[in-house]
Amino acid sequence: MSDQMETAPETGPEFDPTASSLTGEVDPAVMEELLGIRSSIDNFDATLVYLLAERFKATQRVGYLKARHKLPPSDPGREAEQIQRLHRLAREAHLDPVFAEKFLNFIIDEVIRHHQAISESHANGEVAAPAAAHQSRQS
Ligand SMILES: C=C(O[C@@H]1C=C(C(=O)O)C=C[C@H]1O)C(=O)O
Repeated sequence: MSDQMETAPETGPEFDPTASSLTGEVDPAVMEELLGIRSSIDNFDATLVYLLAERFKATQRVGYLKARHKLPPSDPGREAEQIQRLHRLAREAHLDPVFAEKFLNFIIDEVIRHHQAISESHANGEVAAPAAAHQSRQS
């Protein structure tokens, strides 16, 4: 993932929100109720994708900043604090804190991989840090 590349949205087969292996197997009224709930799930999934994309844009900027200043890709002290906060938030939201921790760690591991790659490319003189968003808009 790179915030240097602005790619056009993928054009693929149209999403069919009614696709199901249950079609024809279930009472039509039950199917209708199921599809109604699934339409909310589809909205949540779309939101998650956009949220994750924005989070990765921010972490990529951190990666370039760290590479420029020769800082390590990971920051265990920060992560410990994030996990502790996430546990509290998850409990408040009635979300399983163990799941919340696994999910955050999964994302952070990917971020750290990106930071390592940015750091290596930077050390080899391969990449210039992208300009900050407000700078690139002015050019
Ligand atoms: C984004 C950073 O780099 C790493 C990734 C983190 C994250 O995805 O939240 C947190 C700490 C670091 O291990 C950071 O240092 O802020």
